Amino acid sequence: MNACLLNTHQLSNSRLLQIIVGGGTAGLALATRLSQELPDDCVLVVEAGPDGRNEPGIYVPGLRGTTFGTAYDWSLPTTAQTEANNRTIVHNRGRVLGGSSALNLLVWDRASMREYDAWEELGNPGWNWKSMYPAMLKAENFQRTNGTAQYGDNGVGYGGPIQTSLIEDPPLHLQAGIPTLQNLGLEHNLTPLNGHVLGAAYHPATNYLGNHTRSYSVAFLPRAGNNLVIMFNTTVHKVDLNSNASRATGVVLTDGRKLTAKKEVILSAGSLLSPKILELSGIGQKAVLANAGIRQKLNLPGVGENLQDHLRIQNTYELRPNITGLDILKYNKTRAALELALWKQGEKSLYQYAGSCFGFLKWHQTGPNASRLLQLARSSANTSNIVDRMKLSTLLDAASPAPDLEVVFSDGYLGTRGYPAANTTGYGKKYASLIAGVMHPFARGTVHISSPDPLAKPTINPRYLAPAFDLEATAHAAQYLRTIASTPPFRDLWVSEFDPGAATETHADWVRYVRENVFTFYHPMGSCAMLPRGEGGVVDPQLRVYGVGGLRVVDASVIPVILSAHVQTAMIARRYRGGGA
Ligand SMILES: Cc1cc2nc3c(=O)[nH]c(=O)nc-3n(C[C@H](O)[C@H](O)[C@H](O)COP(=O)(O)OP(=O)(O)OC[C@H]3O[C@@H](n4cnc5c(N)ncnc54)[C@H](O)[C@@H]3O)c2cc1C
Repeated sequence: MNACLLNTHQLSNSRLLQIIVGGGTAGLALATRLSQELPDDCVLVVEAGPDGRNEPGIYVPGLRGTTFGTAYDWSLPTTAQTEANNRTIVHNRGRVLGGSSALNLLVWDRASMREYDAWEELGNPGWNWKSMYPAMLKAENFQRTNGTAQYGDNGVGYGGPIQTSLIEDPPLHLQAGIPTLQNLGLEHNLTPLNGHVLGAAYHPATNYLGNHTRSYSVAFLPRAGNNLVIMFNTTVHKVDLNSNASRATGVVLTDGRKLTAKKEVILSAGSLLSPKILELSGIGQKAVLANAGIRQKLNLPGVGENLQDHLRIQNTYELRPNITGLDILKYNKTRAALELALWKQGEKSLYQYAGSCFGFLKWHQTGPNASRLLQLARSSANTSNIVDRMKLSTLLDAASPAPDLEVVFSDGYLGTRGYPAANTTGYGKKYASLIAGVMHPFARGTVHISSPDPLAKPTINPRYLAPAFDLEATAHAAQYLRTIASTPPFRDLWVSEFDPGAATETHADWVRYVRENVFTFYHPMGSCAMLPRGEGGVVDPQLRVYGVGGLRVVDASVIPVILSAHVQTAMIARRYRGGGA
């Protein structure tokens, strides 16, 4: 990577024009683009975490998840979630170059075209499928293979920095996904990334096939000019504002140093941390700031509101003993060492990424009981809110291509209890997990500061399961997972249901199971929404913070209404739209 070799003193006094706060998924894509388009500007990325490019837990796809709870992870807990048995749910978030794209589970997909068009309908001219689709295609390089999993003719891009591929040798329990869903009436969709998501399909993973390594947003950096500088292990405390708070002039670091940006400060600290920086800077709701001991400089009530996330629930199935599954790496150390050695030699190995098989469907495809969910949606939506109205109209439109439910066929035990401990009955066995994601829950939560301390974690309340629809939809989804599991050919591959287990039968049982096991899908978004200011917006359609010059937000927090997709594709793509910063 080229980079201008200025020290901090020189930076603050010379050509430093743009400061990007957070070298994560969106941050690195944008920094690279700015450095290319503005060769005379110096672009500085300030990243709280380390470089991390030599960390096997990041670059070996089969070691994904091993970085959770380590120094590479912000590990941000929610408040006790009342409707989820007062459980606290920890949000893993990348604290390393590449941000959450360095920690995530490598899924590369898109939502339906309808959902990007909704951004424009919500008051953001130019933000629609027509502009987003080519932008997303440009970010990727699809590596076509002739494996069992196949992809059709359109919906994927070539020549971009992010390397994507389908799983090369799906295990039997993933191969069973498509015919099982077909037996339940879904179509096999060979081009699920072209805006028509519904159906059963393999989706690509961000996996470079040359050496089977994770491809993530650091892949942009070799394309950057030598005017891009990255400061690692450096945390931004707040945005420095001029005397009447009408313009951002730079940033203040947690060690007290100040960096001046001659053009702009751009926040890309992620949905759970960008609101914190705004609030520490005095931008936000009066009561929130007062409670935290911060003097309000700009009243912007939308900061930290409108937080949305997918609801995740999973059932797990003990596989027949003859089936190869990833769990063997957890209990058989010899086999794990052997497989890692094979990976290092570039040979076929379980540490290559084992991607997943997906189903995206409408509620009415999950059986007659689903109609009651639509009734509940009507009563759960707050129709005075623009985002809820958009969700409700999408949900009630049976002809809309926007999916309501995602189903993932995954290899390995992925339940909330964690892989069974040694000396328990479940230990030494292999599992398949069926994961369901409720795509458009009505919960809109909050993420705010509670303290002036820049090192304190924000207070996160996603309000999981609070709206009646969200609870019923998740319980319905878990029950539908059992229907899927009981359908051949998947049914022929397992010996028993481990979670929740056969004792879970009645509606009340399923609700209990959901309260105890609902989890984040790791997709928080919307907390600095791109919406009209009067509707709770924080940024305008150019991603400029309302009321302050020279300050933008560009991460997942600006997405106004939750997409039915894993988020990284949209984060990276936006940076390619015309008329950027
Ligand atoms: C465990 C997990 C699994 C996921 N799986 C998938 C998946 O398979 N597919 C998918 O599409 N999406 C997935 N996601 C979601 C997706 O990865 C994220 O939504 C996306 O990467 C968010 O990008 P971002 O730019 O908004 O934030 P991030 O990528 O999180 O970047 C924020 C950056 O800002 C830095 N930062 C924060 N505060 C400061 C500060 N004060 N000073 C300096 N730097 C700061 C952070 O360290 C970080 O590098 C997953 C996420 C997680 C956590």
